[in-house]
Amino acid sequence: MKLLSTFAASPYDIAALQLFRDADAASAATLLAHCPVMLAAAGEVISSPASPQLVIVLRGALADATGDGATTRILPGESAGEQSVLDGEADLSGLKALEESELLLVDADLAWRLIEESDGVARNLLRLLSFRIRAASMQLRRRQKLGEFYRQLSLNDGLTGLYNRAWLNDVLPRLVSTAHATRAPLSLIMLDLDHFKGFNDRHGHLQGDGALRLAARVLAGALRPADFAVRYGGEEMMVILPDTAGPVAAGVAERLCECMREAVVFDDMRLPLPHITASFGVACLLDGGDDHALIAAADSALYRAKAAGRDRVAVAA
Ligand SMILES: Nc1nc2c(ncn2[C@@H]2O[C@H](COP(=O)(O)OP(=O)(O)OP(=O)(O)O)[C@@H](O)[C@H]2O)c(=O)[nH]1
Repeated sequence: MKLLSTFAASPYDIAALQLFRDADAASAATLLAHCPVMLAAAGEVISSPASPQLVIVLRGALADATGDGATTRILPGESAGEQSVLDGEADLSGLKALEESELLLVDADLAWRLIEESDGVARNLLRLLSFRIRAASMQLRRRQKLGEFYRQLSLNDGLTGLYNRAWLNDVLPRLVSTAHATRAPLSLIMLDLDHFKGFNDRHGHLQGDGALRLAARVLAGALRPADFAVRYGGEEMMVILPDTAGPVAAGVAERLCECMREAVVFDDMRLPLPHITASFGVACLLDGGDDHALIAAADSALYRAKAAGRDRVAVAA
C-alpha cells in the first residue's frame, strides 16, 4: 500500500463514514486528522498489521474472505477490523482490494479514544457488530440446513426415497447391538421383485423405475413408524422390524407380499400395466448373531422363496 496523505488533507467527508454517522463529527475529525490514507492497488492483499487497526474504505471496495469460501464486500463508508480493535487480535488476513481503493487506517488506541469520547461512535460500533453477529448466525443456520439436506440426500435412495445402503451400513449394526443389549427381538425381511428384467424389457426402463417407486410406496405405506424400509440395491429391498419376533415378521411379510400383488402400476397413459410381485425372505436375529448373519439368513430364505416359485414368503430356519 502507498501512503497518499493524512485524513485531514484528503477530500473525504467524515459524515459519509458509517462509524461516525450521527456522532460529533467535528471532534471525531480532529482525532482522525493525522490518520494515514493509503492507496491499495486492485487485487492487493491488505497485510496484517503488527497491532489491531480499523480499516475504513474511502473509495473502491475490499473483499473480506471469511475463511470458508464466503466473501463480504466492504464498500465506501464501511469498515473492517472493528472486532480486532475490541479483542486486541490483529488480523486482517482475509482483506483484499477488489479494485484500486483508498483506505483510512485508524490504530487501536485512537479507535478506543473515539469510542470513549463519542457515544455516537460507540453506538454505531455496537450496531455494526450486532448486525455482523446476526448475519453470521443466519449464515450458520443456512449452512446447518444445507448440511442436513445433503446428509438426508446421502442416506436416501434417489429413485425410491427409501433409506440406502450407506444408511443401512451405519444403522443396522447399532440396531443389532441395541437388540442384544435389551434382549429384544429384531427381524429383517429381504425382498426382490420377480422377473423384473422381463418387466423392464417389455415396458421399458422408465416404467421399471415407476414400478420400483410403487414397490417402495407399498412398503413405506404398510409399515409401522418404528420400522425401516431400505433399497438394498437394484430391485432388492429390505424391511427392518425392531422389537419384532420371527412369527410376527413372517406375518408382516405375508401382508407386504399381498399388498405388492395388489398394487397397480400405471404407465404414462394411465393404463394399468401388469401387476408386480415380489419374493420375501424373513429372518430373526439369533443370540450372538451380527448384522451380516442376519442379512445372510434373510437372503437365503429369499432365495428359497424364489426357487419355490416366487410371489411368496420363506422364513429362515
Ligand atoms: N428400471 C430399473 N431397473 C432396475 C433398476 N435396478 C435394477 N434393475 C433391473 O432389475 C433387473 C433384475 O434382474 P434379475 O436380477 O435378472 O432378476 P429378475 O428378472 O427380477 O428375476 P428374479 O429375481 O429371479 O425373479 C435387471 O434387469 C436390472 O436392470 C432400476 O433402478 N431401475
